[in-house]
Amino acid sequence: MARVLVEGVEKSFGRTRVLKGVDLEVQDREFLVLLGPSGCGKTTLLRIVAGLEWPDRGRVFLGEREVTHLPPRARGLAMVFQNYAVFPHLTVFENIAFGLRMRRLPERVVREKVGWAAELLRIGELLSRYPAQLSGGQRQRVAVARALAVEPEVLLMDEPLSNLDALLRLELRAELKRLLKEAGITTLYVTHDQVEAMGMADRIAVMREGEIVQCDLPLEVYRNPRDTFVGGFLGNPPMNFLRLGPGAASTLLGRSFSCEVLVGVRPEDLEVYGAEVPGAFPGRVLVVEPLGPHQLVTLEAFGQALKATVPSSLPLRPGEEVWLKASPEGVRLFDPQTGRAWSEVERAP
Ligand SMILES: Nc1ncnc2c1ncn2[C@@H]1O[C@H](COP(=O)(O)OP(=O)(O)OP(=O)(O)O)[C@@H](O)[C@H]1O
Repeated sequence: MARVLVEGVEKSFGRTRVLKGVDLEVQDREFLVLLGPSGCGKTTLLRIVAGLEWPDRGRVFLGEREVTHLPPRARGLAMVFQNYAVFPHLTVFENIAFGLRMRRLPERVVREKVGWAAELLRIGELLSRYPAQLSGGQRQRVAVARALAVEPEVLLMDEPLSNLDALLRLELRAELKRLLKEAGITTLYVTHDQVEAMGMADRIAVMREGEIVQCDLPLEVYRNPRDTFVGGFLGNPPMNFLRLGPGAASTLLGRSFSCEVLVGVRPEDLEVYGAEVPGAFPGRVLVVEPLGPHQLVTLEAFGQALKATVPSSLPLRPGEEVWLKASPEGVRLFDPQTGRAWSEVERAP
């Protein structure tokens, strides 16, 4: 069984506490994405799992085996990093064969495994080329094929698509998802790209300042963010947050409140009307950005700016008055002081 278990891992560099007690489990064959803003400690955590760095406190397990202080080679995992280091003086074949040759496998086995990995990544025709004769995306595939050829039980990937252009990222994203599932590899994948995370992950662990804030199914993290940080980090554009007094909150949510609340509503959960409808509140259009099937509209309501995605069929112009409704199942409430979500049990006062 190839699960990865991280228990109470802490790490400081000098006086900077980079990891503040991280617990994380990547289940057997799971694709877990570690998502968070730049500098939150994602790479450090990955390097600790890889054995390139040791934690100050805490333990790391691969399967049932504790590996906290084992060198990288003894861990039996493979890694793909951002700068897809392929060896320029080796052909694609030899690049993919690298790890296999290190293990002194017979030539027949090397050929077989290189063929399998190249097939999986659809680079079978490129085996005799050198990296300089490849596109960025092809080179990246070589790096992934090299990692897969050794048939690791666990694969660690650190922003492997970040050097590629948008179209290629999109294509490789789907391919990686497919082939890692096909090969049944347990994957810990680091990114700060929330679209990549949503699209690829079985589960997402959202990290902030050295801590994991929420680890859940992608849609659960999206629909039910544990706090305003997660709601504001996931989604493009992110969740709107409206700070409302008891009166406005009662109008918007249709029940009475006795104190200020922080209302989170995603742009697609705001309904925008060109004419007054019962139960809607007034707003004013500030900016309209046509995006094809829908338009992204920046509005002002309750004295605050918010964004809504509106079907292109509704003509809207800046300055226009509109009426807004928030679908009740799309509304989340947060504590205005702490930013933490109010659960259904401890309903807002
Ligand atoms: N070897 C090191 N020595 C000192 N500080 C370090 C070292 N490695 C990382 N850091 C610091 O630790 C913090 C976390 O870095 P890390 O690379 O883990 O973040 P990250 O979330 O992967 O960021 P990014 O998305 O930008 O790669 C940063 O403030 C970084 O400057």
